[in-house]
Amino acid sequence: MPVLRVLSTVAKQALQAPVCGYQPLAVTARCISFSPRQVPPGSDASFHSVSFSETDHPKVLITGGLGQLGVGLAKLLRKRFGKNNVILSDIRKPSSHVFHSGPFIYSDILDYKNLREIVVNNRITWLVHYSALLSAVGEANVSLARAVNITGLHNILDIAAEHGLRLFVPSTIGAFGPTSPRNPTPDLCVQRPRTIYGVSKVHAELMGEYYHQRYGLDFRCLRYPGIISADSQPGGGTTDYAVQIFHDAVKSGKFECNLRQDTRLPMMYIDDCLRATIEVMEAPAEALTMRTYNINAMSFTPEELAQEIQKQLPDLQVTYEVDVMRQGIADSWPMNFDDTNARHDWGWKHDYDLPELVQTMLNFIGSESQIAQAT
Ligand SMILES: NC(=O)c1ccc[n+]([C@@H]2O[C@H](COP(=O)([O-])OP(=O)(O)OC[C@H]3O[C@@H](n4cnc5c(N)ncnc54)[C@H](O)[C@@H]3O)[C@@H](O)[C@H]2O)c1
Ligand SMILES: C[C@@H](O)[C@H](N)C(=O)O
Repeated sequence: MPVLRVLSTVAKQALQAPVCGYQPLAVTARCISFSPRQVPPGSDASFHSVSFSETDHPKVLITGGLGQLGVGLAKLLRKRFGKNNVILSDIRKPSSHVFHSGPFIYSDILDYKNLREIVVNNRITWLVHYSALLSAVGEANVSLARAVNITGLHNILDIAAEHGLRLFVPSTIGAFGPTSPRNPTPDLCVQRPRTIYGVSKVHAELMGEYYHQRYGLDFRCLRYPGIISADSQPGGGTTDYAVQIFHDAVKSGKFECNLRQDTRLPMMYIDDCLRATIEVMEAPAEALTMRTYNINAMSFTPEELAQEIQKQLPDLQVTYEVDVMRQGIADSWPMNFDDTNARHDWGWKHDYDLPELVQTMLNFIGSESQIAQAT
């Protein structure tokens, strides 16, 4: 076969074959662009050539920003770096309040070309990757969780490496499993989670660390405990009960818990979680002896949480109707989280223990419900 025909056949096959991504169109663009897979050994340092300059304000993109955590993080980052320097993105439609409080953009993390366009057009320097399916919804839709949490992460890693971004990806207590030490769970130990969520998060930790040592990607990762917030709803996790109990306690004085009363899990108030995220993103690289850290604040059982709430709302009645799937997940997760390394390396310190958490949640939800009743 003439050389030209051979080349054109090979090129056609290469363009048709879904060898390195989720969607053929994205794959085509990605394979012929500058990609970590095409960087020859020894040329890693070039990734730093376009990296974030410490003297500039970062230009931040948050993926999956309309979930429990993204809007709060955007608010803090906008205070720090300016409203227009922080872009929220998601595949859902924002509320009018979110839409008018700063830049919002549609972004599906499975669409590589769209992601790249956003990063390039907005000169993004920091990427906070919040898109994910959480533990309970992930088990209910494994193939979607695999696509979003694993294929989506590959797009994010490649974009971040290609454009010299500082990348934050949260991991979770769910990245551990029944064979991990559970009380306490250190940073480095056996990780054999039994959920697609946990498997995808271990994958994210390892891939991020690999891209860091292989390509110089500035990857930073915190393993969050269950996060408790008053003004945003959790997105389908095992720790959701610890948010719902406050709303039901204020609204009806009754709560049906889907975990057993003695299920101990690490938890954190959202303000601590978001502050930790900004602190680790701002930490000097030399301070980070690892790229994935446990962070912790408190650990409690549903019974202990209910007792603390009953100090303020003594009539609260809690019943237990155990959800077998969620209970199985919770029983395989850490009971206490050891975050010694985060405290030592970059000065992590939580502000909220259980009593402050309960007081803050009840104040917030109580005042919201008074406003709702008055209007
Ligand atoms: N909330 C917690 O308790 C907790 C604890 C540990 C770790 N984390 C991690 O923090 C991150 C944020 O958590 P959260 O509670 O805000 O999650 P969430 O479930 O509330 O929100 C996730 C968001 O991702 C979006 N999303 C789904 N598919 C997408 C796609 N294809 N493209 C773009 N966006 C998509 C959803 O629309 C949703 O708004 C997640 O990675 C989660 O694993 C959360
Ligand atoms: C713990 C965390 O990752 C999430 N809240 C979940 O329960 O799935």
